[in-house]
Amino acid sequence: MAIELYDTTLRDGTQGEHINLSVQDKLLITEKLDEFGMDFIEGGWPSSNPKDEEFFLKARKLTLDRSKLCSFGSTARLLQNIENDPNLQGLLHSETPVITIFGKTWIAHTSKGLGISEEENAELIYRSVSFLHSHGREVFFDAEHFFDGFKDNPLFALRMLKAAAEGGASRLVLCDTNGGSLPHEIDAIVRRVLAETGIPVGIHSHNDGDLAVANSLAAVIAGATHIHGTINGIGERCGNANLISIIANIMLKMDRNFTFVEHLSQLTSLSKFVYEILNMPPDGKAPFVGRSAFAHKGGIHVSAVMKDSSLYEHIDPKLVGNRQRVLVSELAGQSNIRYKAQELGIELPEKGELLKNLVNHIKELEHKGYQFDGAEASFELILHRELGNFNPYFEVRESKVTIESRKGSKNVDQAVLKVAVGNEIEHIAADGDGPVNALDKALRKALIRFYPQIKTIKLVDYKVRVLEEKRGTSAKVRVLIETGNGRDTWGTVGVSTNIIEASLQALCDSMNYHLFILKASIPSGEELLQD
Ligand SMILES: CC(=O)SCCNC(=O)CCNC(=O)[C@H](O)C(C)(C)COP(=O)(O)OP(=O)(O)OC[C@H]1O[C@@H](n2cnc3c(N)ncnc32)[C@H](O)[C@@H]1OP(=O)(O)O
Ligand SMILES: CC(=O)C(=O)O
Repeated sequence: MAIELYDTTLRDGTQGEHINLSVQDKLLITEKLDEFGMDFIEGGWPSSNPKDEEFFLKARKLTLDRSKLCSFGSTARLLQNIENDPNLQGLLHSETPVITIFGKTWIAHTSKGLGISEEENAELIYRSVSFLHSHGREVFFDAEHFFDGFKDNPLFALRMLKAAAEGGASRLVLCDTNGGSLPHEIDAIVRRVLAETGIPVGIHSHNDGDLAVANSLAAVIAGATHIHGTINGIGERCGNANLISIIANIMLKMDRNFTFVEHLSQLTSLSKFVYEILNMPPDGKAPFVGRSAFAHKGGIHVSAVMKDSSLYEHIDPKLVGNRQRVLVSELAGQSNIRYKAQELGIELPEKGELLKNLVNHIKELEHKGYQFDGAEASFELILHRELGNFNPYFEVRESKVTIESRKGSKNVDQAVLKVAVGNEIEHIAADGDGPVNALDKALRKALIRFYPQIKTIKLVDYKVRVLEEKRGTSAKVRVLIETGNGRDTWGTVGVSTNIIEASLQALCDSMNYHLFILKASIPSGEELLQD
């Protein structure tokens, strides 16, 4: 039997700290989730805020091919006022085919939170569900705090579920609202509920014990056929169950199917899409879809995956739209270097001194603070230099940067460089907006006569990282520069205790790389005279 996917990114997901989605964001995510193949998309709580009301109004114009839109809310506030309850009315006005309402199934919440008796709570649930159902809507019942409630008083918890079922609920969704349950508890309780009710059971887990995904899978193993969660696990406190991991585990490891999702190659892009809309950096360590999920650093690992990827990878990354990566660091062996070289289309000898020297050279540089993840152009130059394919196109013989700041007048930052190209020496000064800009301008001014090709490139990104924080202002810094030519970008690195020196190294690598890729030739004396 296919398992139903119920996405609550737009409702419970937005209850997470720092998460905020506009109406337009919610509409975009809804379309993406439909395209991916969710069965149900919970859009929000219509009567709780104007944004969600507007969302449901605008969502009526969306054409969803697969997903059914759901609105969410609580049971009525007062037993005496079911028909006119503003929350239930708001749910009906949202005009969604499915309505999900949550009710109390832990006795402490009924007595302390709502201040009503067991009898009254059962009636509140029954009458709220049947009211919505009588208006032709499919109603799902979220049994809030079900697992804690069941552990405390199983008869009470089961009675509330039965009230929802009698009212016409077509799914009983068991919520681990406080997120503290363990998989074996979920397993036993789901089995008991299935034995006592004849209605499909769902699971809604929170991640407070870091077990939301495991608990969702335990529920499925016990017989649940409907799973709630959010993309990337965003949500209240520590988040909701991460649907990305749940979907991948169920399809690839448990050999179970969903209604619409046929293959998982869109999983990584779905995760990135939601991060992008949330304006949040993607979690590199996220299982299945993170940038590091299949990144190998240890030399032993790389040596093995080059023979057979499955030796250190639990699945083929392509299945989820991700890719294998190999990192170069002080933990690298010859295999890492060979892998990276292959990736860059560079042929290295199988074994031998050259490879050993390269590994040692890289390890020394890493020890000094260099890092080549994000600075692959610098790494490529090292390989080509070692192989004898590359000689720097120029050499900065001297550099001086001055920063002049006077109260009441504009700062003047100036760089003076002595640059050698072949036998020629250029002595150049340039002003800039800040010392790095002055340096960049001076370098270009010095080189442009010899290499007009550098006109087309520009700095895209500039990052500084302090390497030995404890040393305060005398610490080493690593500068990572990204340069682009409008079509491609490339990263270079520099390290020094002097931020200007580190920036100059990264800038020089960047220009050298551009010239190297263009196969520019170092001008001869005659060519220079013709100029
Ligand atoms: C487990 C979950 O994630 S449930 C979803 C939680 N999400 C949210 O709360 C986000 C949206 N919520 C809101 O915008 C607001 O809380 C509203 C509009 C729903 C209510 O706002 P207010 O009327 O100001 O009430 P407030 O938020 O202070 O308290 C919630 C009220 O709901 C009542 N309530 C809680 N659960 C239920 C329930 N299942 N059925 C009926 N009433 C309930 C509480 O007893 C409390 O009532 P009281 O004020 O009479 O004590
Ligand atoms: C309903 C819900 O979001 C919860 O119980 O966690």
